[in-house]
Amino acid sequence: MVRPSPVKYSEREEMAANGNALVSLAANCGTGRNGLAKIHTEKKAEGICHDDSSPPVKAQTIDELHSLQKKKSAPTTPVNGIQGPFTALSEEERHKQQLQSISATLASLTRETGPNVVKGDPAKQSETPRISHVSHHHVTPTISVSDSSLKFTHILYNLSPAELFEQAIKYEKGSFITSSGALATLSGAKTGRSPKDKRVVRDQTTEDELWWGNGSPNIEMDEQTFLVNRERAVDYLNSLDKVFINDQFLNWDPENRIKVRIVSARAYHSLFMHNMCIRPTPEELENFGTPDFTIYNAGQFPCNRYTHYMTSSTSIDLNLDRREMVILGTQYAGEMKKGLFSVMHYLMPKRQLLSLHSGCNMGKDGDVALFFGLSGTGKTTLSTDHNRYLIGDDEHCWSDNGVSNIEGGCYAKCIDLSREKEPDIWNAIKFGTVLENVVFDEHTREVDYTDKSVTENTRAAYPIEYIPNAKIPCVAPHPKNVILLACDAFGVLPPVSKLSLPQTMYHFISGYTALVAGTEEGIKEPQATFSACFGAAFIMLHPTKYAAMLSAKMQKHGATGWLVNTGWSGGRYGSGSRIKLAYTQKIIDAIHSGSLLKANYKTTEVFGLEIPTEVEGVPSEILEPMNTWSDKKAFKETLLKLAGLFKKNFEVFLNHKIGKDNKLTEEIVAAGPIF
Ligand SMILES: Nc1ncnc2c1ncn2[C@@H]1O[C@H](COP(=O)(O)OP(=O)(O)O)[C@@H](O)[C@H]1O
Ligand SMILES: C=C(OP(=O)(O)O)C(=O)O
Ligand SMILES: [Ca+2]
Ligand SMILES: [Mn+2]
Repeated sequence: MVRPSPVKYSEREEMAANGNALVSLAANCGTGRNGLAKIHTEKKAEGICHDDSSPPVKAQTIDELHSLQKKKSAPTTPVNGIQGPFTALSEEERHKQQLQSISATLASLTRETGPNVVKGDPAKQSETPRISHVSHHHVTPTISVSDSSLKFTHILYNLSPAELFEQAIKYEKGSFITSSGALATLSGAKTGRSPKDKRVVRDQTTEDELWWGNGSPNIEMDEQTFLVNRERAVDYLNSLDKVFINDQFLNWDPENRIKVRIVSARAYHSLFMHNMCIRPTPEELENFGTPDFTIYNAGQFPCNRYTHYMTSSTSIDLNLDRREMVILGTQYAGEMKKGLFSVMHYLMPKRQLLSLHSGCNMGKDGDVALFFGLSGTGKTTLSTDHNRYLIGDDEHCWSDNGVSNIEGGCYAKCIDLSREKEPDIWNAIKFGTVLENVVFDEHTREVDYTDKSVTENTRAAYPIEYIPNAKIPCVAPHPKNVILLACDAFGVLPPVSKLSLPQTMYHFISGYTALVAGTEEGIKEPQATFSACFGAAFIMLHPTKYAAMLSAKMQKHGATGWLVNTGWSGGRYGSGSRIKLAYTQKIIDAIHSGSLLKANYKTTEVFGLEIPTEVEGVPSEILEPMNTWSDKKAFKETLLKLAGLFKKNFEVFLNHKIGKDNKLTEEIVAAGPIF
């Protein structure tokens, strides 16, 4: 009698798992007592039964099978063997150092210890070594004095977009995949920045260096209060099951690159910053070391209103000396992006680099344009131009070597977005992109971009390479054109004017626009705003410092200034309408090509702006706003009203010198409206 060879327990399991283990009738193998042929499994040469319809699964258990689904990713390029401070270390040692650095980042300042940190998702078994809390001093505390030091904090370190998508969908209410594959999310009660809750530590250094007082965005706080809020944020973050850590870069100029670490509680925030900052290669991440700046985003948790200086439950706190930022009481992700921009507005001018709230693109022949403007005036829309290379949509530096983007992504407004008018932005809204506060069909998950139910300030954050003609690395030569965008709700500024250098400086310092609803809390309809350097909310030094640098650079590199009104035409907000995007794009095309420089010009009354009589593709009658107003008297009154607002706004700058040149200062003051 031929017996089936003994099958080991695990092999039986494997066969059961396969569900189709082959059994054969052994016709010639003797019979059982009832005469039926005995069933036995086929014999393999090695004596192991097998299923020859498919090779066996290389797992011993179901858990093991599932573990096979995922493999460890290998570095894309070999880690260099000789150079670098970390190369002598084993992988394990490097891991330990990384965890120590993160533990130090999350250290409580009062208990003087960092938390016990462990890498990986708490929902899974921890894959990597744990590290006990790191003491700030070189003595390790002998007894744990608080419950927090008994607990491990799980660190989700530089997760990929796919992992962050899963984290968001699994654990964050209000996260969904849209029909185009983007992650739709809600930013909570705040759907715009909170400039009144942004504070900067005033200490001996910043006292002298920063711009304080009337008009300044830097609302002061003291070091002690900062530490109270920092402790609150750190304690909150450490109390969670897991926190996200992003280690990334700012600035594509390699000589002036800044290392940033973002600690956050939401996958949404981690993915947003993954998209917006420059993404390190695996090797750059290996050698990341100590960050230059750290954000503690505890946005779900409020600040304590009994804390000195606090006027609401939201607080965004910047400490330049500690190189740290704390966010409490707002989940609007733009606070992180623009908070870091403020830091760059401090660090870069210290190195003689001009930081700019501008978009930037470059033509096929290397002609570079900057687009300055406040929120919603068209930086992102107009710099994303299918016929030109995109350098960046919002934040740049201008150094002696040219222009570099600070960021690694774009943050586009989505309200009324259409595939026809803005195809590149439309197509960028796909897997990997974060879509904030949009409304979609509950079944099809098609986004309705016209829906303002959550907010008017709906946004998409995507990596810059999602725009097909982005130039990587995001650096460009010196600009040829400096375009100042103003969305004029009064409808009296011309669609385009050519500016002299003093006029460029006058309008740059004034920073006029009609703030479009939504980006700042509480703004429900457009209203006239003056924001120095087209970004007063983010500048740290006095506006004249940036203006002097811009004027010197424009002069040195022969750049031409332009004022483009992307706002109202044919009447003010309410009676006229916003100038067609297609017309603005034709105007911008004519600036880039150089044809507008050669046009015929006439000078307007009051503002003394040089306006072209013709622009290809644009109806000539709209080039002079008065033509488009049926009520000429109302036009004149509105023009004078706006001129008065400009004049009043500029008064605070009259006693300030711009650069070392007295003559320039006088010329700039004289370049404003005359009436
Ligand atoms: N003539 C125009 N020029 C520029 N943008 C326009 C125009 N008309 C409408 N828009 C819309 O205005 C918004 C400009 O926003 P965006 O480019 O994101 O501004 P910024 O980047 O300066 O904050 C977009 O939603 C765009 O579609
Ligand atoms: C995100 C912002 O920038 P912008 O509207 O200029 O793109 C903002 O101002 O909050
Ligand atoms: Ca902006
Ligand atoms: Mn923008």
